[in-house]
Amino acid sequence: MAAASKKTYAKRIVVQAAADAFKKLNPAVMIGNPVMFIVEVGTLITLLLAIKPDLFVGSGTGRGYNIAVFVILLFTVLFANFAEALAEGRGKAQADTLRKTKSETTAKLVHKDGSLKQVSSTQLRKGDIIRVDTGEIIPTDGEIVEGLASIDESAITGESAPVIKEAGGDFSSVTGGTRVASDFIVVQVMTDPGESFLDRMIALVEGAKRQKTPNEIALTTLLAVLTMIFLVVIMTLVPMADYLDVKLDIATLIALLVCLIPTTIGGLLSAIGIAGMDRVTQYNVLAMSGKAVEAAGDIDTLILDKTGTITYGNRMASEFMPVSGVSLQEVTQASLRASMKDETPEGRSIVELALKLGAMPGNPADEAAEPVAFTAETRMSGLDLADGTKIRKGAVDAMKRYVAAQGGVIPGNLDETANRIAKAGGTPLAVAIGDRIFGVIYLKDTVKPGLKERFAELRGMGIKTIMCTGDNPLTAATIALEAGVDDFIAEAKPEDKIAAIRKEQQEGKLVAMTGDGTNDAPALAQADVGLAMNSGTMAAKEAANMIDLDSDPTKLLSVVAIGKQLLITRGALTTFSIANDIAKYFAIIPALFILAMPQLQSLNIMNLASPKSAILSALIFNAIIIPLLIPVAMKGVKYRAMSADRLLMRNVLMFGIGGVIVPFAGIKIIDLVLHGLRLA
Ligand SMILES: Nc1ncnc2c1ncn2[C@@H]1O[C@H](COP(=O)(O)OP(=O)(O)OP(=O)(O)O)[C@@H](O)[C@H]1O
Ligand SMILES: [K+]
Ligand SMILES: [Mg+2]
Repeated sequence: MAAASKKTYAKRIVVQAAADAFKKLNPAVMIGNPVMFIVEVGTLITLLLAIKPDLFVGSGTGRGYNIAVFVILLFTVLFANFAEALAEGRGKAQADTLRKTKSETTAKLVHKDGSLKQVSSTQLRKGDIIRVDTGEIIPTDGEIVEGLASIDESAITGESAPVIKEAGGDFSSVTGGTRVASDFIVVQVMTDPGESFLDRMIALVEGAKRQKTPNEIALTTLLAVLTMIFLVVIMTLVPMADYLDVKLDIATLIALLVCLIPTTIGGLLSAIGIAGMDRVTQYNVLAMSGKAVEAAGDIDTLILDKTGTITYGNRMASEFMPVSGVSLQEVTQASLRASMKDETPEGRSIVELALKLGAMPGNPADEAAEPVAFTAETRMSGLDLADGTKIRKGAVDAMKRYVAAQGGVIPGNLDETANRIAKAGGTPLAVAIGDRIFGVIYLKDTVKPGLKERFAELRGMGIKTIMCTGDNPLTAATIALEAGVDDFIAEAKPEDKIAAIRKEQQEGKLVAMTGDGTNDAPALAQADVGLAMNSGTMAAKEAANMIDLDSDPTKLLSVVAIGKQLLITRGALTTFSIANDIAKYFAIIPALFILAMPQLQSLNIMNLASPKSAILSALIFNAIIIPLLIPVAMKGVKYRAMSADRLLMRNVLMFGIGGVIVPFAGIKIIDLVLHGLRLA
């Protein structure tokens, strides 16, 4: 964005937030924030007193003073509302942009007989089959059932490089609002109108369904209890003051109450949460709940799947290796037959390579055979021929068990051949016809760059990384070393991934999981933080509570930092707010009672001009500290990787002691100004 347009964009958000601050005065909205609700009630009472100073018995002070208290209180509430509206602003603006993407499009519905019919995108339902050609916008979310195309996803990810999507495997889901950049695809619709990814994304960035996190609710309750306690404290002041012959009018009592209740954190609490969620969005991660972001701040263990998460996931056949007694030609032919009807990208890459190397397609018995699809459970795929012959390929351990169960012999150099591939970080697939193993297929994949450094950073934060893969132990070990994870689990089936997560959780740890496959979905749901790759399957994205639009597994690092920052910011501003309130108590009380009780002189270190000036100065300070702290609430307290204890010490010192000193200085300055201007 150009600097000028960025400026007008920021200005628009500020203007909108200012207007929203007034809209939020609605008591039905304010009640959700008990501290500020009490301030609003006080504002209304002082408004009545400003109009009719003798409304209540004992409200004898002048109208000018009542008006002053009313105006300051009104600004206190408005400042708090403004903070929240400002935090919501960027998300609202982003939602508007996304809505433009969502404009109605036409879709080509494919009938059973193969004919096409033009319909509106709003008429599409789950299960419909549609065709999308080059240059067309994909009308809704779905799974590619036929074809391969490059897709421009920039409308959603902001990333302009097109991505390849294809039927079968972990890269088959497409998102409504993205565009087919080349070729064509046939897509099965996966969502009904109003439930699409884009719909959910708009609702998310807009904060339409924002729910308070359990932590936030607990803190809100604590602040409400503190408010009640101070209400009682103030009420008990009245008979004491009476006894000392000090006149405390209603406006002063309200002002005193507002000074003492935790308005600073009460006014900024929701802005802190919203801004945290917004910061996650700035990193191109969609968080489904604030709870997930907070949990990310406390993560102990990160579990990642290998293919598509740590590696790029475009596993391609690169070589066929026969075992002893078999020719290269024979293993190539067997591999082709085993993959003829395998619709996964791996399967198709095997067919392609085998044909290139001269294998012969078109065996009629194979054409008529039953396909046996790959599953993460069996870790095999192949064909069942009409004459009873079974052709299979799959993970070497699974294939060895399969062949042994039929009484077949395991070739002497099978392990050696497979291990050579595994040591290079590749995935070996053994191929068998009946009970005879012909050789091994070498599937190559590449580790994404820069992972080692990022995982080291995670280690620095005390987070353990575990790679969990369906692949064999040797391949897993090689990739684990190359990527720099702390530990790995190999030959893992989907239930093993869940078991790994449960085991960590039972030790009291908070677990994050990143994955992309349908087989990762249950684990993503089980984890405290489930981060799905946007490149992955619909099932994974639905099970997860966060989606990384850039499909970068190390993005979790940024989310962890934001989560920690969110927790620290909330803690720091709570400390600051309560320290402030205590300081204000010692600033105001001596000033109020000094005439009646000269013994208080030793406490009257502030030496404020008058009781009225003390009250007004404290109240003004109380109001303006809210907007002054908006930048801290929005940007967050800077997080540095250091031990939790040291961090806590540092923040208690900074925000606790700072929270006591700042109001003394601030109130004194305001008092001097008010006095200098002869306002009080
Ligand atoms: N099309 C296929 N046909 C036969 N076997 C396959 C096929 N694709 C993969 N396999 C084998 O099954 C194993 C598990 O596959 P999958 O990729 O689903 O595992 P995973 O649990 O998602 O692990 P990861 O994605 O971390 O590698 C692979 O390591 C491979 O040995
Ligand atoms: K206060
Ligand atoms: Mg996988």
